[in-house]
Amino acid sequence: MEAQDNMLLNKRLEMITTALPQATPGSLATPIEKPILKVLKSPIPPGELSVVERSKQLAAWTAVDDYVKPHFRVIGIGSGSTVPYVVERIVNQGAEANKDRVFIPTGFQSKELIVASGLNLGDVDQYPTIDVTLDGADEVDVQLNCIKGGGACHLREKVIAEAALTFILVADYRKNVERLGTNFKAGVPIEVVPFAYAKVLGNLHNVIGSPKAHLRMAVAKAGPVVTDNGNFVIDAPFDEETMKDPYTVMAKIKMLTGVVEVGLFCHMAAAAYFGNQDGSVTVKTNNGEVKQVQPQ
Ligand SMILES: O=C[C@H](O)[C@H](O)[C@H](O)COP(=O)(O)O
Repeated sequence: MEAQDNMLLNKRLEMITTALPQATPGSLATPIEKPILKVLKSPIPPGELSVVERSKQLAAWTAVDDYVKPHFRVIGIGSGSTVPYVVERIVNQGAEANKDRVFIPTGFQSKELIVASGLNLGDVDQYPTIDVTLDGADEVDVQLNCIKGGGACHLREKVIAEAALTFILVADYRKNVERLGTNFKAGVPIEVVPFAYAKVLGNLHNVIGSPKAHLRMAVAKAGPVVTDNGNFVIDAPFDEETMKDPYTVMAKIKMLTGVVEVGLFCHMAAAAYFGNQDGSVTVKTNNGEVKQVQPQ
């Protein structure tokens, strides 16, 4: 996620949470209606959103309209700056539609978002089968393989994606690429157990072919980023040729002892929604179909 995305996201969360009555554990099962709906309906008027933010919103809203069916009861909510628009649209389906649903988060951020939105919170150990999971991506290729983990959430994200009967990606136009690594240059995010990070870094440099792999450092904290699971993250850039086959890259890295999860999601998504600058949405499905839709 970019710094600007983070700021917007925090602003949106702040707006949502300040409008909420204090939630008590018992009250979470009861959808809190009016204040949240009002705030979420138009936290920032669409006309005031930047082009990128509006694109994220368009992608998220269209994907929710297509894939969050009225009868779905267990819904996975991903992480990042696009996902709040997913939640926004789900909340707008109304309290009646949401009262018997349970939402499964992919980390601290999405858990806060679910709670702040007055939706019912669950976990994947209670609900190992999820109807649909919607999540953002750092980049998506033509086969719907993607890089995830720009926000260090990819371990839980992959579990929640795998637990879902249908996994859907939502992103803005910058993420829609032919080949992974085209715009997202930070590298493949790799979650590692802390005591093994130096060994894994060595493996990446000397064996796997990522000489610039490095430990991700925190911004407002001394030392490395620590994930929601208490682990470290390594970012490993690969050359173009290598990224032509993301599945092999993923499999090789995953075999390194000390690696917990790799931020390459291959052959997992059923569809990807990309909001475009002109207000249209590109929808790609895993059967190779690409269509352009004009949300109303
Ligand atoms: O770890 C973070 C996640 O994989 C995000 O879904 C990914 O970084 C995309 O985030 P955004 O929607 O902010 O671009």
